[in-house]
Amino acid sequence: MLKIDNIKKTFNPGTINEKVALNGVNLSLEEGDFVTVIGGNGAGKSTTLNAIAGVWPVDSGKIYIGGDDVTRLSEYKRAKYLGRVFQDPMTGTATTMSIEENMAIAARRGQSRGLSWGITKKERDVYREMLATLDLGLEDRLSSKVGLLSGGQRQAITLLMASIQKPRLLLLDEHTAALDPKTAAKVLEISDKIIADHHLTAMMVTHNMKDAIVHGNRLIMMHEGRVILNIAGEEKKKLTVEDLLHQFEKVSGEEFANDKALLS
Ligand SMILES: Nc1ncnc2c1ncn2[C@@H]1O[C@H](COP(=O)(O)OP(=O)(O)OP(=O)(O)O)[C@@H](O)[C@H]1O
Repeated sequence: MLKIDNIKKTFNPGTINEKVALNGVNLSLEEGDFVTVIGGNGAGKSTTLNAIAGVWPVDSGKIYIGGDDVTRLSEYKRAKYLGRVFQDPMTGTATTMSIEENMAIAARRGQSRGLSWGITKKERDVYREMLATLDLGLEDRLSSKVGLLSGGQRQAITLLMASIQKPRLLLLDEHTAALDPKTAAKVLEISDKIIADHHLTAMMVTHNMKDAIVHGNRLIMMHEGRVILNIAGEEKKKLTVEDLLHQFEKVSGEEFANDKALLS
């Protein structure tokens, strides 16, 4: 479903701020894989997701989604393959619009039928049913403005919107990091459910090692722009945080450092 072949990216080349962010990243995901991505500060986790989404072109290497070579496609053209959810709950939704308008925009993405057509009863019923699966009581608030909702409620709606068109790949970049622990756990539970219900292939960056172990069927660890650990199946199920720290130190020769991880 996803194949990343030796991608490299250097920011600000030839300047005093030159930074090799991706130094030969390789990764293959099968359809239905849910991989969690961990690593220290500046390891290249977000940069990898941005490379897949085509935020800027990579310097070398290839990216395939569902067998299509998307390496040279613009961010706009790649959007049809992808669902994305970011850390900031403010980014995924239109604050001044209602819940149902936000969902209609997501559902009609790529179609000529804009919002001016209004939302039909049939569509409203579908949105209500989808919202009910979140178990947050939002199915009774279809006409509420999204700006009035809590961060967790907004992230849950953003997840629904990101998956409504069944993307080939769902990219979650620390999407629970700005939430309190209880809400973060609820949004992670919803993420698991949406990924399972829609049979999505997903990548989730997290600074929380426990979450990285508990969620998904695969785990990768990045360091200095490379994938240094790639763990799947039974081996992943048996992992502990201590194992991960130990493995990190063994492969990198350094102590694991992620400011956010230390705080969680
Ligand atoms: N647009 C950019 N311009 C310049 N440098 C960048 C840019 N994006 C990322 N970098 C640099 O590339 C490196 C990798 O950044 P990235 O955001 O991928 O790290 P990360 O693994 O997500 O780390 P963290 O856990 O600290 O968020 C860092 O040194 C970062 O400063």
